[in-house]
Amino acid sequence: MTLEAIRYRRGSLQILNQLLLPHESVYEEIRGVRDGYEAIKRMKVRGAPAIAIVGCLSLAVELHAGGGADDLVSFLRDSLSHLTSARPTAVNMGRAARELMEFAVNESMEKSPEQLRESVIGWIEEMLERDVNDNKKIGNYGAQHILSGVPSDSVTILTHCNTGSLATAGYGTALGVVRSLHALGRLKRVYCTETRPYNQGARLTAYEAVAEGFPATLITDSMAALTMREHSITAVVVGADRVVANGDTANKVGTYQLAIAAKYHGIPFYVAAPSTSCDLSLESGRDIVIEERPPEELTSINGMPVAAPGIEVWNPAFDVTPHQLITGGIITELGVFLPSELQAALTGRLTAL
Ligand SMILES: CSC[C@@H](O)[C@@H](O)C(=O)COP(=O)(O)O
Repeated sequence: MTLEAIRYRRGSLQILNQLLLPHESVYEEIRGVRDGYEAIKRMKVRGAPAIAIVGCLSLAVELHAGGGADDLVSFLRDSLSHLTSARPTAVNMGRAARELMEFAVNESMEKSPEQLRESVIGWIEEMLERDVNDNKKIGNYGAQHILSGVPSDSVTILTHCNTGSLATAGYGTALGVVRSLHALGRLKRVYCTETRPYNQGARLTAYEAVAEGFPATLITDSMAALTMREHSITAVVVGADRVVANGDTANKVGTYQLAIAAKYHGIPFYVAAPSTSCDLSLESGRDIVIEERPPEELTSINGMPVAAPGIEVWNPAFDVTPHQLITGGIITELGVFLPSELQAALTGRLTAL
């Protein structure tokens, strides 16, 4: 069984409000681009692939209801640019927007507005299926790669943030690798960090792990180095919001320190991400825009104040792990690559951003 974060049928989109998890499972109706933007901005839905999928599906729903009747192409352009602005670090929404616009502009040359509307909706609907298939390939490649490097029957993984069914159309990326290892009967245990300040690990990964029956242990972020020393971690596997040409990777804040600790302990560090999370237009991680989020995410938990009133706060949502620390490889639906191999492996397969 996998959790269903996105429920879609033509004309109707519901998302599981992840702000309420793990205590309440409430599906909310997304009626169009405005709702889609709000859900992404407020992190009711989050995770790089899910952001793009829900953003585009919110557009599909509005198109189905007749949106953009005056000028469909302008409506698409404005809607996609609005959706892309909701969260800047993950590249997936921006990439989907660009590819969809290219498709729409080409189609508009030969098709009537009604035919164009249908084909754009169809293009968006394919994203759902593609994402699940790509994640299964990532899971499989990642599991095989990790297992090939060890003599033992079963492996222990440490992961960060939430990269599972809730962060994608289904299956997951880094947690998809864990899922594949579990399916093979080769997962001894997965350690998941709580992932302050937003607690995606404690709220979401732990929830998925319990629901799926993975042998799993929750730790605080500050226990990661100790866990590596004490619990024979085979590999660290994390997701990505943007992997650039040299392999530098933006992911949930805290990833960088995990990579440093993994290097110190001689533990392979993997990034698992679909090629749609790669951005070859940027040469190094220094060029990635890092989203900063409201101070309240640090000073309170679920609305409950936990910090001294008046303290100043810095709350970057992501950090960049330098490619030198990604020692295991970058696991994509096309295979596992060292950071130095990524650009050549993806050139010609990705549309330019
Ligand atoms: C498959 S999800 C990959 C990344 O998006 C994930 O690791 C992450 O950083 C999510 O951050 P979030 O702020 O919860 O959207």
